[in-house]
Amino acid sequence: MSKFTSLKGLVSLVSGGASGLGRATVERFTKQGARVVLCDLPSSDGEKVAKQMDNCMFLPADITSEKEVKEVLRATMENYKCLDVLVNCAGIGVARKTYSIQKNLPHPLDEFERVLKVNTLGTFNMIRQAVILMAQNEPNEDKARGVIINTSSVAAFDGQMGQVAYAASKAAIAGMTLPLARDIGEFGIRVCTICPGVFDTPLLAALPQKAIDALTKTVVFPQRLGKPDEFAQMCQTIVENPYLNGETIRLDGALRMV
Ligand SMILES: C[C@H](O)CC(=O)SCCNC(=O)CCNC(=O)[C@H](O)C(C)(C)COP(=O)(O)OP(=O)(O)OC[C@H]1O[C@@H](n2cnc3c(N)ncnc32)[C@H](O)[C@@H]1OP(=O)(O)O
Ligand SMILES: NC(=O)c1ccc[n+]([C@@H]2O[C@H](COP(=O)([O-])OP(=O)(O)OC[C@H]3O[C@@H](n4cnc5c(N)ncnc54)[C@H](O)[C@@H]3O)[C@@H](O)[C@H]2O)c1
Repeated sequence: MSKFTSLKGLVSLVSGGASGLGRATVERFTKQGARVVLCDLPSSDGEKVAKQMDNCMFLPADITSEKEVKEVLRATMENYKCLDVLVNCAGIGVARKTYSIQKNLPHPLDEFERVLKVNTLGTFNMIRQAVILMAQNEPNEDKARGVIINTSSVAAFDGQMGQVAYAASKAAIAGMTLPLARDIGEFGIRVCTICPGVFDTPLLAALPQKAIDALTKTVVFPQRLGKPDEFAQMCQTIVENPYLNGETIRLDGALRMV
């Protein structure tokens, strides 16, 4: 069976794999026979989650750290001798308006910076180092060597009030998709980005219940929160379809946030 036509045997690195969409991706990929490196913060449940799955190892790192990501990739090579798939799920949210007149408070700059650093810079840090490993892979008959999947958000296009930092960080990830594909296509590496709508995870659960209910009501169909495995299923589809490249894919039940 040609490599990348199924997840079986593929060495996959999932950032943010200890929770939510990343965890669901680790679960689906390991069940499909992939060998998975779960990367998440040392303070996360990464160790516990990895232990619950077959062919899964936890390698702690802050994705914004060049040094820690380099160590994760070194350990991946030491344990698995290659890297085939990278799924960037790690990310944080923030709810803050540009200016709160009640508190006479402009959006704190360090908060804006932190969101961009984790979501955008962290995603790029994983990619720029993972490409070095993928480029060493033996190509399959289609000359394919690797697949990179990033996680943006519908907020990249329909950002709500209070989402200026988050939307900027996610729009940047969507904006990176095509130039990344152009840059690394010569090595046989494809790049796609998923823009999830509202999914049932701890990150979304941080919103006021009223907000979650209002958002869920605006999902056209199916009118419910997305299931994290539905995100993971999209990741599997991207890996297994060799002609999908440079694309940003909304996965949102036709939600258009107001
Ligand atoms: C996470 C994925 O990437 C997908 C998504 O992006 S899902 C969309 C997530 N949306 C957000 O995070 C919105 C962030 N913004 C906010 O939470 C608020 O605007 C803010 C906290 C920054 C400022 O809110 P503020 O102006 O102080 O008003 P606040 O008192 O919080 O809320 C006003 C009302 O709007 C509601 N509300 C807050 N956020 C809401 C939202 N996202 N959608 C709908 N209603 C919302 C509140 O429940 C409140 O209702 P109430 O007056 O009846 O109690
Ligand atoms: N849940 C949704 O509705 C939704 C919608 C659109 C986009 N997203 C995006 O999907 C991704 C996953 O979100 P989720 O809902 O599963 O959230 P989550 O909070 O359940 O999981 C995020 C994971 O990322 C990890 N993480 C955060 N900062 C990190 C860092 N610096 N280094 C390493 N790991 C780090 C966290 O420890 C956590 O395990 C995020 O990028 C989020 O922005 C989520």
